Amino acid sequence: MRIVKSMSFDAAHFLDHDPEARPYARLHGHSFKMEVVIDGEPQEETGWVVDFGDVAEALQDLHDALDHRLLNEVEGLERPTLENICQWAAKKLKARFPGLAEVRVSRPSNGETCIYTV
Ligand SMILES: Nc1nc2c(c(=O)[nH]1)N=C([C@H](O)[C@H](O)COP(=O)(O)OP(=O)(O)OP(=O)(O)O)CN2
Ligand SMILES: [Zn+2]
Repeated sequence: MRIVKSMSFDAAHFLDHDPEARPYARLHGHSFKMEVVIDGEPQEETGWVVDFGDVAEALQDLHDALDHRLLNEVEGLERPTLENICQWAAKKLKARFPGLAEVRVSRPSNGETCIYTV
């Protein structure tokens, strides 16, 4: 089975590897959605793969680290593309949830999503 939980955050960033070419080299912001996907068998005594309460706690930690921040200043996220945000989050979640299967980060306002299969 596969369970999914999501959270949203708002943050600023800039992507300045090619400063002349793109407006997103300048500081700007987005609303992001992060989804984590965990695979496993429901345990006999609990009936769940993983307690959604535990997933909520882990997502709250990520929310605290990302929400209303300049992502370029977050340790390990100096180049904050969707791809790197997925990998950054997966690294933090994997030890806690061995069944972690995917991290998806999207910008719903413009239909952009990255899916990282762990
Ligand atoms: N593969 C990726 N490409 C791009 C990423 C990324 O994370 N992965 N990120 C960006 C920038 O974040 C850029 O700000 C996104 O630009 P855009 O799609 O134009 O979105 P906007 O919010 O700026 O959209 P508007 O409609 O102009 O408001 C670029 N590429
Ligand atoms: Zn951007």
